[in-house]
Amino acid sequence: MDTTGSPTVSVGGTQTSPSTAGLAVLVRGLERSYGDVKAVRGVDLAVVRGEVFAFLGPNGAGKTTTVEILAGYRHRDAGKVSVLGVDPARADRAWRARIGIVCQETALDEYLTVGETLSMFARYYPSPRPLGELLAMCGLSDLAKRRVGVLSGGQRRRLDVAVTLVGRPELLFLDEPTTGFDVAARRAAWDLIRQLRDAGTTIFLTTHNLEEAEALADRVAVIVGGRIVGEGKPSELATLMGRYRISFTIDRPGETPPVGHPDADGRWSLAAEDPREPLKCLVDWALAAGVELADLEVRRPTLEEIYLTLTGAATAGDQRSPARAEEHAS
Ligand SMILES: Nc1ncnc2c1ncn2[C@@H]1O[C@H](COP(=O)(O)OP(=O)(O)OP(=O)(O)O)[C@@H](O)[C@H]1O
Repeated sequence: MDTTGSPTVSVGGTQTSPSTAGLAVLVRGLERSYGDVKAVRGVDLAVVRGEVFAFLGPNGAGKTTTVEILAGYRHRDAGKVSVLGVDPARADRAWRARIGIVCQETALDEYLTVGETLSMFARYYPSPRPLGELLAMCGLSDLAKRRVGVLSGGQRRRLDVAVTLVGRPELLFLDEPTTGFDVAARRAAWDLIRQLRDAGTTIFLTTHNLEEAEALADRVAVIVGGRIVGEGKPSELATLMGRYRISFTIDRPGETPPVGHPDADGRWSLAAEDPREPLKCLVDWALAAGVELADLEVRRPTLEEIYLTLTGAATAGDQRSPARAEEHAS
């Protein structure tokens, strides 16, 4: 844990100055305000080419603002940004063709069919993916002749992803890609994301679904109130909370075990770098006192527990400012 007073915890080594070679995204000291609202306050990020990078944070934390700056849709107030070696503020059409972005809402012509929509987008790119391949990748083969306006929410989302993949992007920004998906569609989307990653696509994934981040991400960064509060591999982030969680119940409520803290349900728990010493202490005590340790569990913290620790009270409230003026840089 960082003891210097800075809230940022880096276990992935990207807080030092990495060379830009091999990086799809490098951000240093990024800032952006909307009037009095400081949405992004000195964000540093590095995304390695070919990885799935998950960007996590509560509502209003600054995720969309950051992604829109990286994708060249919003200007910044301060900081350095390099995306595929180019400053998005000075990006041209050739650079845009190398980037894909799937937002929470996309505007498509409701009267076109799925196939017509994808064929239309294909005309914008020098080397588009063949229609059949694209439909199969996104689970849309049976829906090619269906009109966009009658697609279900999950089907529409798959079409949004397909539209972004037409141009074979090197870097794909996915904002909440599986919102509204049923379990089967979510698994298929995860397979697609892994397939794209295996083919060399860098994926910048914004999600509230921690199971999704845990299943897919090579590294995660957690943003709260416009600042990065933790980043690293999901397994490395576990060190923030002690590498292991030990929890148990005791059959005699009046007794106090030598280690752990009780929670509201009467379950005792503690975090430990090395569980052997506290376990020995606990078992010795239980044997001497004749207390039974029920449900004794030793495990690594889940990403959800790490996330809740990092975001703290911020997860309890939506920090979104009430007046959200429509503002786009380009
Ligand atoms: N166009 C805007 N005008 C004014 N304030 C804005 C604007 N866009 C964002 N904000 C504010 O900036 C802060 C960060 O918003 P942002 O949309 O980047 O967060 P987020 O992490 O993507 O949130 P969510 O998970 O809810 O989508 C919030 O307080 C939000 O209200």
